[in-house]
Amino acid sequence: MLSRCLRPISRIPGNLIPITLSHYIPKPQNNIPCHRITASLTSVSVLTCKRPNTVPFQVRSVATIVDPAARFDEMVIGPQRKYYFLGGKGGVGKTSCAASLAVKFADHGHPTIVISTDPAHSLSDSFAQDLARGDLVPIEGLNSPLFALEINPEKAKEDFQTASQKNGGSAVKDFMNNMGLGMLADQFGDLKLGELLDTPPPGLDEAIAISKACIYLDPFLVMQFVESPQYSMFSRIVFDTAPTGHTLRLLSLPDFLDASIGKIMKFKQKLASAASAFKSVLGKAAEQQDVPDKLQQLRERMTKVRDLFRDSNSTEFVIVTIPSVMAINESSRLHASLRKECVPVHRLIVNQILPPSVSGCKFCTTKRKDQMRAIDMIRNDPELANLRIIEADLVDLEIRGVPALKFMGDIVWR
Ligand SMILES: Nc1ncnc2c1ncn2[C@@H]1O[C@H](COP(=O)(O)OP(=O)(O)OP(=O)(O)O)[C@@H](O)[C@H]1O
Repeated sequence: MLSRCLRPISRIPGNLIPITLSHYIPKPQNNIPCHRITASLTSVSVLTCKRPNTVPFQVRSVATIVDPAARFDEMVIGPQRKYYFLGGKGGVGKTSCAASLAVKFADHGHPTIVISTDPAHSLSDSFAQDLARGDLVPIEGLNSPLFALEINPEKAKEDFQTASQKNGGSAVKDFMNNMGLGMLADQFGDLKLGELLDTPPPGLDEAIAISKACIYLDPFLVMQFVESPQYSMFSRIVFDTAPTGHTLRLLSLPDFLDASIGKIMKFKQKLASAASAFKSVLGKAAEQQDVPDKLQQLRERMTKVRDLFRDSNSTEFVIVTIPSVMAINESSRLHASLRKECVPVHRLIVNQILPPSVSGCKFCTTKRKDQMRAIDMIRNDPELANLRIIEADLVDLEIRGVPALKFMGDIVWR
C-alpha cells in the first residue's frame, strides 16, 4: 500500500525552478510529513526526506518540472465533452497512460469514462479491479466519478456467430430488418445466414460487413456515447485503443461503411424495382418505402462519426511510444495515417525512458544512450518532429491501482 504526500515545493537547494513534487512514502512512515527534500533534479529518484531534528529517511519521488509540451491545462479546460484516444504499438504503455489520464480528469472534477477497445484488455489489471462485466463499472478509490468499460469485440463476434448459427440466422435477420433490409434477408431465407457471415455471396457482403461493424466496432460505440442521454453527464471520454493495425482499420471504417452503404442502396433499389414489378403483376403494393430512409440514417451516423474523429475541438489522438527504433518507426507510420484521415494529433508520449544512472550501471548507461539516439530520431522525423513530445521516465514500480496511476499521471500529464 502506498500513500502520496503531495507538496508543492517552490525552492530546492541549488534550483529555483518551480516544480510539483509527489512521492511515495513506504507505509511505516505514512504519517510523517515531509518538511524538507534534498534531491537532484532528475525526474525520478530516491530522495532523502528530512524532518527537523530527526534522522533523514528515504522516499521514492517524482520531481516534475512543469512541462510546456504536455499542457495538461489545455486538456482539462472547459466543461464541454472531449474524447481522447490513446494508441500506439503493443506494450508501450497505452493503457497506463489512458488510465492515468482518466484518473487525472476525474481528479480535476470531470465526470469521466475510460474505455478499452483492445481485445487483449489490461484496463482491469491497470486499475486492479474487474472491469469486464460488459457495462460501466465505477472505479473505486476516487472521490470523483470515474467509470470504466472493457469491450471485447472478438468475444462479441464469436457469441454473435454462434447465436446466429444456432437460431438459423435470426440475429442477422433482425439486424437487417432494422436496417430496412428485411426483404433482402427473406430472399435468402433458405440459406443459413450464420454461414453467410463467413462466405457472403456477391451483393450481400457489404450488408454483412456493415452488420458486423454495427454490432461490434468502435465507431458505433463512440456514437453510443455521443448520442445517448444516459452518458450526457460525462465530460471526458478516454479510449485505450488496440495496437496500431486495429486502430487504423477503426479509423478507416466510417469511409468504408459509407461506400458500402452506397452500394447497398443501389443494390436494394434494383431489388425493390424488380420486386415491385413482380408484385404489381400479382396486384400487391410495393413494400418497405422507408428502406432508403433507414440506410440514409445509417449513412448520416457514419458522417457524424467521421466528423467527430476529425473535429479538433472535441477529439485528440495521443500517440504513445517508447524510445526504440521499431516503436518510433511505427509511431511515424501511425501519425502519417492519422494525418491522412485528418484526425487531430498534437502529442507524442515517449514512455519508459531510463533515467540517468546514478550508480554507474553499465547496462543502464548503454541502454540510455540507445534510447537518446532513438529520441533524436523523433526530432529528425518529418512526421513526428512537430508534435509536442512528452517524455516519461521508466519508474521502478508497477503501474497498478489508483494510487500508482495518480503517480503515473503526475509524470505524464503535467
Ligand atoms: N513509465 C513506466 N514505468 C514503468 N512501467 C511502465 C511504465 N509505463 C508502462 N509500464 C508498464 O509496462 C507494462 C505495459 O504497459 P501497458 O499495459 O500500459 O501497455 P499497453 O501499450 O497498453 O500494452 P498492450 O498493447 O499489451 O495493451 C505494464 O506492466 C505497465 O505497468
